[in-house]
Amino acid sequence: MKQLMMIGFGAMAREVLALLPAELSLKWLLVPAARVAEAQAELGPAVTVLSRVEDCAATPDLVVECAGQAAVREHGSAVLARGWTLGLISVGALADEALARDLRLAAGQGGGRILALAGAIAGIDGLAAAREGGLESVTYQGRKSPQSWRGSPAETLVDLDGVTEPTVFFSGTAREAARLFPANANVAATIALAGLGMDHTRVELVVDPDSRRNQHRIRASGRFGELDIALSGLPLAANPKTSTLAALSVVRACRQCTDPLVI
Ligand SMILES: NC(=O)C1=CN([C@@H]2O[C@H](COP(=O)(O)OP(=O)(O)OC[C@H]3O[C@@H](n4cnc5c(N)ncnc54)[C@H](OP(=O)(O)O)[C@@H]3O)[C@@H](O)[C@H]2O)C=CC1
Ligand SMILES: O=C([O-])CC(=O)C(=O)O
Repeated sequence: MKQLMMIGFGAMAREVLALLPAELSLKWLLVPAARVAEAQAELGPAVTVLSRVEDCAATPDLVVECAGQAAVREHGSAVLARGWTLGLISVGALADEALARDLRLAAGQGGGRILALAGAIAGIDGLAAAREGGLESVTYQGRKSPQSWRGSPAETLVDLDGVTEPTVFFSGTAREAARLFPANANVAATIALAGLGMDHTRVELVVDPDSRRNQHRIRASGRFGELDIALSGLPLAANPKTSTLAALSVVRACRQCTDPLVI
């Protein structure tokens, strides 16, 4: 039986835990110090709940982060420096150049690897392959309901309560989007990493009062031809900012860790 360490115990982590492949068991959970006791009481003795990577003496087969960009900043280097594999869902953390450099350095020195998970979108495989032949342009549009944008800077850019039609409230680079909207635009950074980079990937963010879906559209062109991918995702009931598919992409990484056929 392989052993998993999970960082975070919010909406996504709980969905992942419910769908974990039988060959992988959750052995360690990393949460903020103030949450250790309640998470330990909920999960029982089979899982060791910690607040610091340093307190884990064994070696997980896989670490998955489902906790947010701040958690990547807090724990990422320690995981990678130990030579462990880190599946990242808060990929927008890599829009911070200094952090991205530190994580690469820790991985290089310790032998760890960073898996940037596809998250809420589809098409990362095709985009990353297309890049090898040369890309001309990559654009991403993220469209969500007013409810999904609450608690983000969208509140100051558009009237979320009064909007009556789909409205673009942000237009900029993937780097700006991922940093300004850390709970909503990680996919912009993922698309950038697979394609033209953080500063050459154009991003539009839209509030759509008539939709309850999290909609994602990638358009790209290059020597391979053209790609146009639209995804209409159902949000998790426990967090309307987060698409169900993002949690499922973490489950996929867990499956890839245990199955000899990797797809
Ligand atoms: N790539 C993608 O497609 C997507 C990526 N995401 C990323 O996934 C993250 C998690 O999403 P979701 O579960 O819905 O969010 P939630 O807010 O429901 O859960 C986040 C959890 O992480 C915990 N946490 C925060 N900081 C730390 C830390 N330093 N160490 C350990 N745990 C920590 C929080 O604890 P507490 O409540 O105590 O603060 C909370 O329980 C998002 O913040 C976003 O960055 C989300 C959607 C899509
Ligand atoms: O779940 C989604 O739809 C996308 C998301 O929040 C993110 O990229 O951070």
